Parts: sequence; C-alpha cells; structure tokens
Amino acid sequence: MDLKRKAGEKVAEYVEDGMIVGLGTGSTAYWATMKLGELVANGMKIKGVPTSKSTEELARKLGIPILEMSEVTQIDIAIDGADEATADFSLIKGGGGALLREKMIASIAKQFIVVIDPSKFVKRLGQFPLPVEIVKFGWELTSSQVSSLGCKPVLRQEDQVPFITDNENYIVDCYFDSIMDPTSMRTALNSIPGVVENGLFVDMADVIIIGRENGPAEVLSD
Ligand SMILES: O=C(CO)[C@H](O)[C@H](O)COP(=O)(O)O
Repeated sequence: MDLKRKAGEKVAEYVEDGMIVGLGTGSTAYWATMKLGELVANGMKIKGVPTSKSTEELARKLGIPILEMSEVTQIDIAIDGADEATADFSLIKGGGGALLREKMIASIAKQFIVVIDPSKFVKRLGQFPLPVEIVKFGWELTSSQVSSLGCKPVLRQEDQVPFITDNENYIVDCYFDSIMDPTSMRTALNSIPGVVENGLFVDMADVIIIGRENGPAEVLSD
C-alpha cells in the first residue's frame, strides 16, 4: 500500500462519533479525509473544518458535514500532513500553500495529528524550502527582509504566474541551509510586517503517524 495512504488511513482510528475534525490539505491528508468519508457513509456523525478550499470540495463530495471556522472555538482532532517533521515534533508545512488555515485550525485542536511518509521524517528542518505567506502589497520588500534571516526566498509560481493562496496572498519559499532554531525563526519571521504566517509548526503536533514499508504505520506520541 502507498505509504501516504497507510498513514492517512491509520489516523481515522483516533476519530470518534460526535467529534469536530480539522481536515488537512495535501496528498497524505487526502487519504484521511477519504477514510472519514467512508466512516460518515457508514453512519459516523462527525463535522469537518477544512484547511483549504480544495479539501472543502473533497469533504462536501464525500458527504462530510462542514463547519465554517467562524462556527468553532475548539476542534477535537486536527489531522494534517507535513513537508518535514523531526523527532522533537517540529514541522515544516505549507508545501500545498494552505499553511495559514492549517495553523489556525491546528492551534485550536485538542489533539493535532500529523500524517507523513518516511521521507518527511528528518534529523533537522530546512532541507525543504520553508513556505512563508506574505501580503501582495510591497511583497518585494517583505521578501528582502525575510532574506536577511539567512535564506533565499523565491516567489512561488503556478503556471508561470504567482501562486495565490486561499487568503489571496503570495507565498515565498525560503531556501535555508538548515533551520537550527525553529522557535526563534518562527518568531523572527512573523515579526516582519507583511508576513502573514510561516510554515514552522513548533510545539503543536501531539502525534506523528508514519506510514512504514513493512508492517503497520508507526505512531509517535509527544
Ligand atoms: O502543508 C501542507 C499543505 O499546505 C501539506 O500538509 C504538506 O505540503 C504535505 O503534503 P503531502 O502530504 O501532499 O506531501
């Protein structure tokens, strides 16, 4: 079985009747949403809060009842993928461009569960370019201020035009050699005017599920 699928489907075991569930974005979280759709079709009563327009579309197709962000103050379980994760549960997210909504939803979750394949589990963050969401206004200046933190930011493009997030912002993908101190970097990035949010998720994940080649998915708990 595909290892993203193995991790994504495993997480459904944590979801119980009556829960409000944060529905993640990306090709691993996809499998979690698909499995939840199956459970809903079999009678489970949950409500989903999607982290992106694409996930909302998928959830609606699957018949998962949707709650708007404005309708919730707490989420029982947020499920999402990651681009990198370390043994101390720090993450880089935002490869799919949904990092702002993902972080908002994870921040109000009683439990945040991350689903990855083994290639994402790394010793140190920063091989994957760190996505940083910035406002369009004066983006060149914001990007240059971001670069002063020791990276090379590249404006994300899609079909040869700048990629636009669900929140109508840009993303710069920031190439670091490595990120030695994710906590300070997270704070430094967010203190730049024009930065909306960055893809460093520190002290947020409670469980990491890794789809392993041989045997069942591995579950790490913080
Ligand atoms: O943060 C994300 C989207 O913004 C995704 O969770 C991350 O990019 C991982 O995606 P995938 O499971 O497709 O590898």
